[in-house]
Amino acid sequence: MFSRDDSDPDPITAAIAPPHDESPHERQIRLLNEQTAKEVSDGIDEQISRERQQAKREPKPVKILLLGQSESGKSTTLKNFQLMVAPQAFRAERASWRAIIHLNVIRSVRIILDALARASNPGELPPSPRSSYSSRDSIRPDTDLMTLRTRLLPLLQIEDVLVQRLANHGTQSVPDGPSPSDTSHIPMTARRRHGKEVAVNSTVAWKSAFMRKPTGRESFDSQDVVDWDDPNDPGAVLHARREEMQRLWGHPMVRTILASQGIRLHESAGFFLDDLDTICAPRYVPTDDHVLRARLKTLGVSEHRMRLTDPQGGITRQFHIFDVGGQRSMRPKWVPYFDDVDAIIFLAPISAFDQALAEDPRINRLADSVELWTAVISNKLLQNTNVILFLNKVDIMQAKLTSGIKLVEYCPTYGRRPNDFDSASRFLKKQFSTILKQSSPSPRIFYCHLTNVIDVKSTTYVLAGIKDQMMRFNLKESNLIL
Ligand SMILES: Nc1nc2c(ncn2[C@@H]2O[C@H](COP(=O)(O)OP(=O)(O)OP(=O)(O)O)[C@@H](O)[C@H]2O)c(=O)[nH]1
Ligand SMILES: [Mg+2]
Repeated sequence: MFSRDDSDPDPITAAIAPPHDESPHERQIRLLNEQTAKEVSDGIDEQISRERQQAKREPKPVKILLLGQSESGKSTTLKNFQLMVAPQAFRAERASWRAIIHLNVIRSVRIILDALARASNPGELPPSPRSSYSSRDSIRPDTDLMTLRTRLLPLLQIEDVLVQRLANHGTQSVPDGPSPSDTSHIPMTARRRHGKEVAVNSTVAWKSAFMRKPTGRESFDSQDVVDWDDPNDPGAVLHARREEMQRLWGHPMVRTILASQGIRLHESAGFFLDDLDTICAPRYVPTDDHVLRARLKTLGVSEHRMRLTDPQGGITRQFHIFDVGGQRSMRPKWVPYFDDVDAIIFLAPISAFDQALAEDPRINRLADSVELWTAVISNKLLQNTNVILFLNKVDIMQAKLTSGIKLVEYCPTYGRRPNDFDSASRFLKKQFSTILKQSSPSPRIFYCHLTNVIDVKSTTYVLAGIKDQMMRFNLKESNLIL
């Protein structure tokens, strides 16, 4: 056993003690160094203490939930927030969105090729649920069109390559149609015929699948975001097939066949066939507008954190924005996020008044939005939460009404009102507002915007207004947003 005399210094004290033979000059230098070190250390302590105090003073993050049915525009609204807050980070992700746009283009081509196959062999597949199409009305594609079809079929292989690449990074192919069951046992061509839409699992960093590896020469030049040396990049194939795709889309018989099967590609999510010149050009990089129009379905719930500053730059607050998957099977996943939420942006795509849900063709999409709105508004967990309604896709709504599609045919209570946008939007606004008055557990203010969230300018204006008000007020106490 060791024993230690108490008069001996302990090993640490001994280690830091000045040397016995220290000269007066060395002592002066040592004391000066100790003094400097102490000042640095005190400075750090003060900084930590200041930051702790500031963290205590800073209000808790503002929590916003984006809700609405599938394809209502939730992820697009999130993209607008990201573009508003951090445009450079948003633009750095264009390479990933370029791949999604390629997928969107090929998906549109596939829809046309499938429609041609149905038209050439009317008995083969059941009619589209959204049309009154029957084999008796079918228009048979001519030889020229069927040759074009054959020449474009290999394009569909790119879809599989892209989907596979995304699948390795957390995306899934989910069927568009009513049967959500596993389709992996169905042969590939049949799976294509059944239709599938690529969906992103929100918890996974799928964007890294297409991000360029850092080169050390980072810049914000639009060309720098894409890995042009990637041998699997589908840009070259799309470029080579551009004219054939244009001929297909421009073919009058294609329009007639699509119309006869109730398919309105123009209005569908991720429609880019009018932009083939740009998208299939060599070294194409998407614009902000293209990124907003790109369609990638969301699975699950994803949280996005951003720091927002008021217009004067005085106040900064942390915002946590939650984007959810909107299809029916996803909705039970929303509930855990209802706790302690400051505001909900609820998106109802009013242009969908004449459409059925992809996941259940028996249900009208506008009726589904109304039902969902009623459920959100009457939910007790959300009774203190401010709800802001976006009656979205007004651009498509306007085009539909102008083209002669009658709201009253899908919504008999619309009655004899004029079939124009002003009248229709006023009517729908009133419907949603009445539900709010009748179903809300406690009185609420009705905040409603007519939106087209692929239009950056008008959407930024609306979102900036929401942001500014939320920064200024403690929403829970003041109950003020706009
Ligand atoms: N024309 C037009 N297109 C829109 C509008 N809002 C969204 N879109 C497009 O509609 C598609 C669907 O939008 P998303 O934001 O992906 O829909 P979502 O609500 O996130 O859908 P899920 O993820 O399936 O729940 C995308 O291609 C968007 O670009 C709009 O106001 N007008
Ligand atoms: Mg989404």
